[in-house]
Amino acid sequence: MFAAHENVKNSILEAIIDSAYEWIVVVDKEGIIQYMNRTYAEFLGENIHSVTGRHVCDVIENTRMHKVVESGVPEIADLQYIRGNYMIANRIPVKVDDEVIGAVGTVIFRDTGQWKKMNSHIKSLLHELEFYKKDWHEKNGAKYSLQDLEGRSEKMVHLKGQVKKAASSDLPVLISGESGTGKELIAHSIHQLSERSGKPFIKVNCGAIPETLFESELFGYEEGAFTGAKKGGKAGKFGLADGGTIFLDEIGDLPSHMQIKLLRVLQEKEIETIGSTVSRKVDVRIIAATNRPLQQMIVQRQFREDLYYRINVIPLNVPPLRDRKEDIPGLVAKLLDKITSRSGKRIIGVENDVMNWFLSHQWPGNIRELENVLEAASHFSPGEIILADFVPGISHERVTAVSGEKSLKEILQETEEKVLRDTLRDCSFDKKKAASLLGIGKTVLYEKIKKYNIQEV
Ligand SMILES: Nc1ncnc2c1ncn2[C@@H]1O[C@H](COP(=O)(O)OP(=O)(O)OP(=O)(O)O)[C@@H](O)[C@H]1O
Repeated sequence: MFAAHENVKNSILEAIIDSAYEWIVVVDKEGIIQYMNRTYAEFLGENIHSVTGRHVCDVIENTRMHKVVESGVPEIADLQYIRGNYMIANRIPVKVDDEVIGAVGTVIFRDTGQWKKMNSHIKSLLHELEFYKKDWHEKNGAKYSLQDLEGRSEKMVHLKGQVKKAASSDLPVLISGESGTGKELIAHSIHQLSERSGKPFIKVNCGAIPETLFESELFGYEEGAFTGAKKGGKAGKFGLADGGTIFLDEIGDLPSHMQIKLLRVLQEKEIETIGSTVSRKVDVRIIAATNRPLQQMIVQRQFREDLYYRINVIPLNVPPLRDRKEDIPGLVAKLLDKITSRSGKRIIGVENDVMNWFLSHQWPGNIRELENVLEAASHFSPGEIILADFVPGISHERVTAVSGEKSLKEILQETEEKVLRDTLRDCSFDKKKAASLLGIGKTVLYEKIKKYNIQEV
């Protein structure tokens, strides 16, 4: 019957495929579409006759058909985003004598209603996943990266190079530098650039945890380990950081009995939670920071020498801001960007007087001090440019400079003489007028003219 006729056979096949439950596309080994069924073309908003002969990438968004032809590896049940919807795609290479000559792609869908239900379900699951990913990163991830580290001075360029090198290894890093120089920012950057970036970055402020809580904070405790212990126990920072990085800030403040415990973790690479008798292996990279002179502390027996050598495998020194003043203009721009994006107030720069003061100031609090000064000044400055009058440090330093050099009596006399000279000059030496403007009697004015030896010019 009609099975004998090739044309009829093809037409039947085509009719079946065209109305198939699935959307179908066939490409050759160059990724050129050889066939697409009607329902797929309609969904894509394409004319069935115009899709054949075009590259698959020009017709289907996010397609991987051309990749499958290249790799020869089938991709089954892959989630693909097309025209605002998530589809489930299968891509199967077609081989003849082991040579890939093309690929068949199918996209699964049911009736529109069912599809929409499934699609919105997937969308909400993906949103939920995004939310948890973001939340996890905010709590456990590194907040800063190397791009946040402003500084084009030779010292900073060198330091950034060292940071990159440190990131590519898994060795302990000790970051030294004065307070506010950017040690924490550097620790974040190392983690971000390292193989561990997808894993937690856990910060421990060694100076802020009360001594009695230190062990439970660092190593955690088991349920019922002590009175007041939380139900289910508590994970310690080391446990939380497993697979990632632990940042031990202000390590110089670590109490000596904790220094021994920390040394043990570094040596054995295992922790023992309070109340537990068994140790647990942890894989944690150590980055420590200090603004205290650890070597001096070793001499004074305040810091263990063995611990120092364990953590100081890659030493990084962050120079104070006063030693790299050429970084100040760039830092001002970067910090103003940060401040204005937080506050929403538009500030585009600082006036020359302010920049000159910034360049002459010694910045004992380093970049943190600069950031605080800019934050306060941008809050009080009425315009888009920060003026000297609104930079608290400037006026304070001016007064200190004046009062440091002269006595109050001298300052008052100088001011009085200046006011007298200016007023007399403005009144063209009309003494009666000047006395009345100054609110003093003529006799007093004469006395003062004599005292200061003011001559008519
Ligand atoms: N090079 C830099 N570029 C941009 N911002 C910086 C830079 N260095 C530091 N900062 C900013 O200055 C502030 C202080 O930096 P950070 O907390 O990293 O300093 P720190 O050395 O760890 O200080 P502390 O010793 O007091 O803990 C932060 O807001 C940080 O973002």
